[in-house]
Amino acid sequence: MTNKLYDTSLSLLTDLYQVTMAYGYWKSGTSEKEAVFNLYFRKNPFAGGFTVACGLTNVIGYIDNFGLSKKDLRYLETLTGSDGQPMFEAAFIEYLANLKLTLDVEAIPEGTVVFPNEPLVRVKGPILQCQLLETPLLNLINFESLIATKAARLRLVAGNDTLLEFGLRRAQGVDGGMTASRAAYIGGCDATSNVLAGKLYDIPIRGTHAHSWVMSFENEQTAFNTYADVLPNNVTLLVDTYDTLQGVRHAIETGKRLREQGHKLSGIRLDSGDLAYLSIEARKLLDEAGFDDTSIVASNDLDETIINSLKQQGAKIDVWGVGTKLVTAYDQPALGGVYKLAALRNDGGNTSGLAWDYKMKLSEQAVKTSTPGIQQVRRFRDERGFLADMIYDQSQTHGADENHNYGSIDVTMIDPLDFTKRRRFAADQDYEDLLVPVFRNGECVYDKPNIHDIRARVHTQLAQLHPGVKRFVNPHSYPVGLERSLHELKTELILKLREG
Ligand SMILES: Nc1ncnc2c1ncn2[C@@H]1O[C@H](COP(=O)(O)OP(=O)(O)OP(=O)(O)O)[C@@H](O)[C@H]1O
Ligand SMILES: O=P(O)(O)OC[C@H]1O[C@H](OP(=O)(O)OP(=O)(O)O)[C@H](O)[C@@H]1O
Ligand SMILES: O=C(O)c1cccnc1
Repeated sequence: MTNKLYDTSLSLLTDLYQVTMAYGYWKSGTSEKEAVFNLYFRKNPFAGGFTVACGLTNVIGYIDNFGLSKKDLRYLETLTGSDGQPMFEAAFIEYLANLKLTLDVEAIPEGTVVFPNEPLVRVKGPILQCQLLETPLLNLINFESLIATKAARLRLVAGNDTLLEFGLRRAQGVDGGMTASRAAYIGGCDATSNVLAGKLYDIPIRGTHAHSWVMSFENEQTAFNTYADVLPNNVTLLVDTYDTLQGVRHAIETGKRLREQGHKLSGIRLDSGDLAYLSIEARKLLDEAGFDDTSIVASNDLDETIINSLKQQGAKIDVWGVGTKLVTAYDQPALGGVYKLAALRNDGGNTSGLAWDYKMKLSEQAVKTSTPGIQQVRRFRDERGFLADMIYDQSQTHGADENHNYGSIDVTMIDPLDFTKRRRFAADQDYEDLLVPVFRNGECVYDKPNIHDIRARVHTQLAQLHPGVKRFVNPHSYPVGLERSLHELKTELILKLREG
């Protein structure tokens, strides 16, 4: 991994069945067969209308650092089957010891808004290698995309207010906390309270103080004055330990002392009670005392719904501190991303004459039926923003040129869940193909953007989305369809598989 948080190889961070399948491919002589897998999710989280792609930087770190250590190999040697015999032959362990990833990987850049069924990552190469990556890739992309999406939703309601991530203490473990801080910043938070995330990821860090500070002094006024004396350039005082409005008055007294010393009272923090009423009253007290540049920070189990409500109530809050409900994605604890085989290289076993043998998983539920093909996503747009996304198969041109420009042919995309819903785009409609090359033959070819540019991308991407797609209640479904010939390929394959 890039952050060196764990001083250990993460190459065994996978499910056992990936290793047993890898063994199976190796043993049956198919390990080098060229495969294509797509990573995608089926439903936007939080009943929302969009998702923010996140986690690619850590995927790159994982792949770049892939390699089983001696200890990993020794551990695999100790595994036994139900008969007590070693699970894997020594020659397979030797094969793993020398395994270098030679994959081609394409991905949608972090910070891009994405939608159900779109491949966020596409992995091509020896099937054994593709298989080993299934679990870590899902682990890395699912959680970060979930948290970045949650943060983006918070940003949508917070508008231009400052948004702080305070979640480390309630996060799901060390990595849950670290990863959430990164993704929350990308999604739209301005800073985190997590100091290690600040150091490792170059995220701004911010903080106030806890109730214990106030409780450890004889009285609140002394606590505030002492804090201001030791940190005069970073004074945000938590005012609700005993009586919130009395606390504001004490903070004002400390603010006056700070002014005399040439400093300022940056803020006060409210952490309980009716945040609308208390912030309005606190604002009045601060303004009357001439502290109209002192900001009001609020925290206490906030989420996008409460922030929205507080804003509607006219709350005078400038800074929102959000912890538990952000970093644990409280109302939806997982994004259901999946990784599915979509094609195998036709090496003569298939008489179709096509380069690839297309693969898909059938399901009684149409949404769970996977899509075959070497998929790319084409996002059509105009000067007002994004119009629709079309998933197409890059392995066949269907009348288009080698860059999949459709020349004079209009492009038709078909809703995969309702074939009668079609959209046509003129051949000269402006577009962007979303998946970009990340690895070629195991070498990273991607110029990784820094975290601040990724965060800025979320902002500009969301600005391109119609407000209806961004609303929280029954959002409008952003159109995502299959290019006509991919739809035909899929239908043909479904019919063949059902007959079979
Ligand atoms: N005006 C408001 N409108 C909507 N929700 C609010 C408002 N004020 C506070 N909340 C939210 O209500 C929830 C609970 O607040 P409540 O006042 O019941 O407990 P509390 O203030 O945490 O109590 P305690 O004093 O024990 O800390 C929190 O999630 C808080 O963000
Ligand atoms: O509420 P969250 O969104 O998770 O934000 C983090 C919370 O952590 C701190 O509380 P603390 O751990 O002192 O406990 P408390 O909830 O009793 O205030 C802080 O005062 C916030 O309330
Ligand atoms: O700095 C703060 O105010 C803070 C940090 C972590 C959790 N709650 C609040």
